[in-house]
Amino acid sequence: MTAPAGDVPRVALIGMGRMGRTIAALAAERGIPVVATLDHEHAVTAESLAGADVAIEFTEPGAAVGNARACLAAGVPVVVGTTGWLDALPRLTDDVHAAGGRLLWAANFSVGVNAMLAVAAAAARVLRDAGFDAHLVETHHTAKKDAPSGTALAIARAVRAGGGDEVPITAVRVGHVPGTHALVFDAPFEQVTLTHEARDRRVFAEGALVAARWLAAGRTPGVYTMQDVLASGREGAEART
Ligand SMILES: NC(=O)C1=CN([C@@H]2O[C@H](COP(=O)(O)OP(=O)(O)OC[C@H]3O[C@@H](n4cnc5c(N)ncnc54)[C@H](OP(=O)(O)O)[C@@H]3O)[C@@H](O)[C@H]2O)C=CC1
Ligand SMILES: O=C(O)C1=N[C@H](C(=O)O)C[C@H](O)C1
Repeated sequence: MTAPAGDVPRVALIGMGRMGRTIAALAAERGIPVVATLDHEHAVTAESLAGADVAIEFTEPGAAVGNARACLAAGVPVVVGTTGWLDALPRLTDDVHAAGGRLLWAANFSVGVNAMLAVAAAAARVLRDAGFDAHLVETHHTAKKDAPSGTALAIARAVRAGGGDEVPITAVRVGHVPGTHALVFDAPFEQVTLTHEARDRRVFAEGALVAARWLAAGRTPGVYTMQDVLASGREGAEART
């Protein structure tokens, strides 16, 4: 993934679990300054955010919205990668507008999953009328707290947007799997499967850093998703050709 143009932002990390640590390591490799690493011990305040241009939040469903609000109050744009809190998005969107702040959220920061959302909607459009039955299987490591995954819910929404019915989701928790999503369309004599497999969680970390740089680069106040980041990359590429 290509990083957007603009200054390299100073980043604050909120949540130093698997994702926080992976982002910290990747940022060090890429020369991106991490000015704060906040865990349970540190409240999110203007002071603890330490002059960051943007915060990246990967914690847990019960903490994400409060942390995002604290970033808004501190005037720091925030990228939220935590899943499992989307019921609160309408209220958080109101808060973003009231604060004149910037928030970007995504259930999955990989380019492949974001492309799969469009493919899933198109496949549902074509296969629904041909009588195919859809099912989704998501597989993750045993330490994952939410089920179904945020990505599975996003794929199910994409299928519905393509005119498909509600998609049943099976969540499998086993070993150390970083994240695999298989969308199955089944008919009496054949089956179509769309699978995305993350081989390493660095793919999510890289996407989150690209999103953070994009959000820090002086966007209009509002709520954004990874689709906005990828669309502006495509527009940029088209403008250059
Ligand atoms: N959008 C995407 O592309 C991806 C999203 N995710 C999502 O990101 C989230 C985190 O995943 P992961 O890093 O694997 O989870 P981990 O459990 O490894 O890490 C979460 C960390 O957040 C800490 N934490 C919890 N509450 C707070 C708080 N209020 N303030 C500061 N820190 C806090 C936890 O501390 P403690 O352990 O002490 O409670 C823990 O260190 C999950 O919701 C997951 O689904 C994951 C990968 C990719
Ligand atoms: O918790 C994880 O690990 C992951 N969570 C995200 C989700 O819930 O969709 C993204 C990825 O699949 C890894």
